[in-house]
Amino acid sequence: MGGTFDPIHHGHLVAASEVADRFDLDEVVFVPTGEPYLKPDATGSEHRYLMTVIATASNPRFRVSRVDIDRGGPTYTIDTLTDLAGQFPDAELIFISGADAIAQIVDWKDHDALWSLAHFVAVTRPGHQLSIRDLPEGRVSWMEIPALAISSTDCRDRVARGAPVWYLVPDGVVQYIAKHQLYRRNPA
Ligand SMILES: Nc1ncnc2c1ncn2[C@@H]1O[C@H](COP(=O)(O)OP(=O)(O)OP(=O)(O)O)[C@@H](O)[C@H]1O
Ligand SMILES: O=C(O)c1ccc[n+]([C@@H]2O[C@H](COP(=O)([O-])O)[C@@H](O)[C@H]2O)c1
Repeated sequence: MGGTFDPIHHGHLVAASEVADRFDLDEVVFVPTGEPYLKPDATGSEHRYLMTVIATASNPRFRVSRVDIDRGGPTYTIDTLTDLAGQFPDAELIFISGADAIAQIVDWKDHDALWSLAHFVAVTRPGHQLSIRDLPEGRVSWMEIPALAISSTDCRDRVARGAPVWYLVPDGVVQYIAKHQLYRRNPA
């Protein structure tokens, strides 16, 4: 599951769990972006990585990969999937992300080459209108998940204005955000 996870929240975790169940996956590998070139103001990748580790630690079928962080440079899914295919040569890879992200896939780097590396599962997200363009037949599965109207943007805005994020993100992530004073307007 690829994402910027700034921060990871229960929408991401429910989506991963639902896809794992529907597609009978052995495991879900969360892959935080290193440098998300469309989100240049993202929090540092080590913070996002550690929050993702905290959020997923209790689920034996969830793991977190550093491939996009350790590669350096802008994160492109073509590189993510090439690296993961090298690490898991016998695996059938399924790339999970939000439907809003996957709807833009024809704009992603080397998108023609992506289809041979993985099947794509696009999870729906409440309140987002999609314009889906020119996707090849059968390469993307669209999956509705229980509607959790949570976004990382809203979580960041809440912290910035002093509103709670309890129960929107895992408890350990709430504590990590407080400890490192992330997303505050005027950190001490
Ligand atoms: N509540 C949700 N339900 C379903 N999918 C979601 C939900 N929140 C995020 N996603 C999807 O998960 C993928 C990775 O999420 P990402 O890290 O970009 O979080 P986000 O909440 O979309 O962040 P931001 O608000 O900063 O854009 C995205 O493609 C996004 O569409
Ligand atoms: O490969 C690309 O050009 C590309 C462009 C935009 C997004 N992505 C990937 O889409 C996933 C969701 O990204 P984001 O920033 O919306 O969380 C994440 O894994 C990104 O690396 C990939």
